[in-house]
Amino acid sequence: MDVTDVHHSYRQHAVLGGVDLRLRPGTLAGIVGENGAGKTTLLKVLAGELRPDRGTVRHRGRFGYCPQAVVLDDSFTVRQHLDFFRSAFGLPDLLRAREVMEILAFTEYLDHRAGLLSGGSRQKLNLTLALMHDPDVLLLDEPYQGFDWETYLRFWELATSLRDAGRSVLVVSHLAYDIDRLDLLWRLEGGRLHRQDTRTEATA
Ligand SMILES: Nc1ncnc2c1ncn2[C@@H]1O[C@H](COP(=O)(O)OP(=O)(O)OP(=O)(O)O)[C@@H](O)[C@H]1O
Repeated sequence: MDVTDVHHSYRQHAVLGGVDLRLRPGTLAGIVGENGAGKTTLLKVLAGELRPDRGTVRHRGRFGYCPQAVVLDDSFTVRQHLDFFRSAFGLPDLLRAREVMEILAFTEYLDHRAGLLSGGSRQKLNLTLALMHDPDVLLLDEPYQGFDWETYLRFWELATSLRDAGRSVLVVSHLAYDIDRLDLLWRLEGGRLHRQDTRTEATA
């Protein structure tokens, strides 16, 4: 993924003021920043949900996006969500979805309605839907919100295995504890990305 000189404002409010970013295959990267720094705005631009005022975003291969606001229908079960997305992605089966659900310890919820899931379980479904087509470039907005410690660790194992399989993974969060797991880390501040050392503690 190549991002060059991206700008975005909401009317007079400038949020992104020249973001440059390059994600190579086989990279696990993070972006941290304070509340309101513009992280979600940046991901929406990268995902094509928002058009930048200026600049370009290019990527190759399959694309996955796990937004911060969960896009689920409360009246559908987990299984119905999987079937719906399988059809939308044109997948022959749910093999990868099942693998991700196993890793996240979520398989027992297949016949539960989304509206009755806990916050953490909704996030597991959200993540499964973003991963089930095995994307080459994966953007994750606050992916571990609501996860218990065990699931949080499993999430990092999953992210690391995707990186090792040659995928590009970008994790965006206002908190970054395990930054030594990342190959690259930026802080979004003043509308721009600033490279950070991944060997020191960096919390936003
Ligand atoms: N649709 C919108 N219209 C106007 N202003 C917006 C809109 N969305 C976000 N903003 C503003 O843009 C700024 C950046 O918001 P954004 O949600 O991108 O930040 P963030 O870094 O993701 O924050 P958080 O960590 O709280 O999720 C904030 O000042 C916010 O109020």
